[in-house]
Amino acid sequence: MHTNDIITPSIVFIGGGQMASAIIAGLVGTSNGGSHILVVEPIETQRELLSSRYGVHTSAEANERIGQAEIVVWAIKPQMFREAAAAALEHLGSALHISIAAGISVEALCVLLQTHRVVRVMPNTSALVGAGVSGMTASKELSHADRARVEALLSATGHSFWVDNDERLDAVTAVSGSGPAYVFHFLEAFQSATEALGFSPDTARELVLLTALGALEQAKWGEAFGALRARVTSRKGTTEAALSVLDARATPAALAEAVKSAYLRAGELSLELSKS
Ligand SMILES: NC(=O)C1=CN([C@@H]2O[C@H](COP(=O)(O)OP(=O)(O)OC[C@H]3O[C@@H](n4cnc5c(N)ncnc54)[C@H](OP(=O)(O)O)[C@@H]3O)[C@@H](O)[C@H]2O)C=CC1
Ligand SMILES: O=C(O)[C@@H]1CCC=N1
Repeated sequence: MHTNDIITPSIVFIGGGQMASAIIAGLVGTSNGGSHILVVEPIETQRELLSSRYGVHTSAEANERIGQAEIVVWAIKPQMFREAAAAALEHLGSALHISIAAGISVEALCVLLQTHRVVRVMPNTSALVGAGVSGMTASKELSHADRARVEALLSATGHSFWVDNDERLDAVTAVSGSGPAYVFHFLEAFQSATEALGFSPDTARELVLLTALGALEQAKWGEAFGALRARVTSRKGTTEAALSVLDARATPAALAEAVKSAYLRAGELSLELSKS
């Protein structure tokens, strides 16, 4: 298939990086059936990867081909948003806009995109495997039909839920938006610690992964995390020895500070945009 002969894609992505790729994977799956999607992405290798993997159409820049889109997904860095919106605006019709950019408020989006048909979404990269979680917020003016359209789109990427305002979406950003990285950070450190006990990297990875998957499977049954932890922790046993080190190093406090720091950064991004 030629990827550059499309005129009327129904979904346009502005930005085809990490998060756009994950959402497209959720939408298209492994079917290579993304011919209803056009991705505007300046990096050639990324365009080639997306078109070969998912069958999407691509363009190096916004042009008249985006004009008939029903949905535009803004998947660029917050710092690039103003410039990208200005470049795309002259070509855009009356699309429904979904922004996944961290920290840019619904009000700012309405001004930048000159419409109230705007939804701010905070997804996460687990959309790649259909196991994502997305928070959503929108202006009061958004119709029920548009809300339902966004829900339907995101349902292919995992769970989604509405929050009341931008401040709550900044909080979602700090938890589930950035959250996969916290989990991978822990897994990385756990694998290193396992290798330090003499296991090969492959075995260490497998052991850590199976342990994590087993624990998460157990956690899914609904018992409080603390109760599950307590059931592993025999008095004066090995787990107690390990957890006392984590507590002495203030690991829970460090995590609380880390999540708060992500939340505050989301607010800062918004201020940076308003000053630029
Ligand atoms: N990664 C994640 O886990 C999550 C990210 N987000 C949000 O998603 C957005 C994108 O993040 P992410 O995918 O990680 O970033 P990436 O840098 O991976 O992707 C952004 C892509 O957009 C390209 N780009 C830059 N300017 C334009 C333009 N004017 N038109 C079209 N494309 C452009 C960039 O090219 P170049 O590199 O050349 O600038 C880059 O390839 C951010 O706003 C982020 O806050 C939200 C939730 C989770
Ligand atoms: O790090 C970031 O700013 C983006 C938003 C949430 C995850 N990645």
